[in-house]
Amino acid sequence: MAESNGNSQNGKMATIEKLFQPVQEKLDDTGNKVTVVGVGQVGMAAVFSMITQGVTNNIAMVDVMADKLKGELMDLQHGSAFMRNVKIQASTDYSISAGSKICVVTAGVRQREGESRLDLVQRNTDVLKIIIPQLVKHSPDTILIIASNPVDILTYVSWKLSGLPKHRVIGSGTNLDSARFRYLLSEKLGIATTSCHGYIIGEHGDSSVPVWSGVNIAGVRLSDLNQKIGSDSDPENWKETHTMVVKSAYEVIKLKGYTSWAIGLSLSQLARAILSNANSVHAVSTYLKGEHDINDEVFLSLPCVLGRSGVCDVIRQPLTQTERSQLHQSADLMAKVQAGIKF
Ligand SMILES: NC(=O)C1=CN([C@@H]2O[C@H](COP(=O)(O)OP(=O)(O)OC[C@H]3O[C@@H](n4cnc5c(N)ncnc54)[C@H](O)[C@@H]3O)[C@@H](O)[C@H]2O)C=CC1
Ligand SMILES: CC(=O)C(=O)O
Repeated sequence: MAESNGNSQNGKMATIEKLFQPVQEKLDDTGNKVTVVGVGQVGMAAVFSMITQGVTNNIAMVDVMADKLKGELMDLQHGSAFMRNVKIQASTDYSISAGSKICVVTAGVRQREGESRLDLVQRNTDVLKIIIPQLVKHSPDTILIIASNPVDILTYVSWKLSGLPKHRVIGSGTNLDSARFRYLLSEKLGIATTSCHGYIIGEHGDSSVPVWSGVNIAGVRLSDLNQKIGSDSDPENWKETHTMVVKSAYEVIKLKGYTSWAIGLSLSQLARAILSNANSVHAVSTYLKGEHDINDEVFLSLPCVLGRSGVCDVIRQPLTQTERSQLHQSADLMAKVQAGIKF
């Protein structure tokens, strides 16, 4: 399949030979190659965010649908003049992903209206059984970022299938839920989303945990101003904000059939953190055994420091008893679902 590369020469045409005086071979490696598997709604939103935000200028796209791949490739190529010298490749063959610093997995089925993320587990496990070994074969040093749902379980599955160390297998997790939470806080408080600080941890999904004890504006903790914040007895009903986060995906899916832009931007932020060795903190799905006294081998989101080697640290967030027990409930649920999958 065709590729777009501002630097490529395609043959020994006389004009080209007259134009260039060769000095040395051009290098192919940009040092920031990202492969995205799955060029559906999520995959393309991620690709578009990454190349337009300058996160990478070297993208490979893989899918099973050759025509869709070619169409997306051509459409992006036609935008080359508006981008920053981006190399884009697409193929159904995984050799195209060779040398990727990051592989983002967005392939598989999505929820239909009325389905939960957990309903997808076996179907998408079967998809990952095909994809993960191929990615690791061609990029043994890669970092995997999993987005396919149910993302926490599939991150665990990918860790098992890949044989990679746990710090190099990351789920997009509650980076998205935390962004939704911060947006809803910003609407309620009338200030910018970027000035509202707070984390959703645990499952990316129905059992996610809002860390009300840490929500703050400029270091002022809302729990110091309203000790019942987030609880059933809170007269201001802040709990509703978290309920809206949990319902967000269901609502958007009902309205437009899928979610894409916010997860695409979230994946782009995570890729930037890794490629730029930012040591920035993001709520991502990571290996949790031992954290907050969780005994099961599960992947769930906690705030993590992300850098060039993947997850460098997990932040030891002080949790209230309620937050802790909700996190444990998420972990129990993950362990139970994991025990039922075949891979
Ligand atoms: N983690 C998160 O926050 C979010 C996760 N998702 C999940 O992302 C996944 C993708 O969603 P959409 O892009 O909306 O779906 P989509 O149906 O638009 O795209 C899925 C793509 O995967 C491809 N695919 C299927 N099997 C494959 C295989 N074996 N190898 C390579 N490609 C394969 C399909 O051909 C298709 O292009 C779903 O599981 C969805 O639930 C969606 C939104 C947010
Ligand atoms: C579909 C999904 O997981 C989300 O938008 O949160």
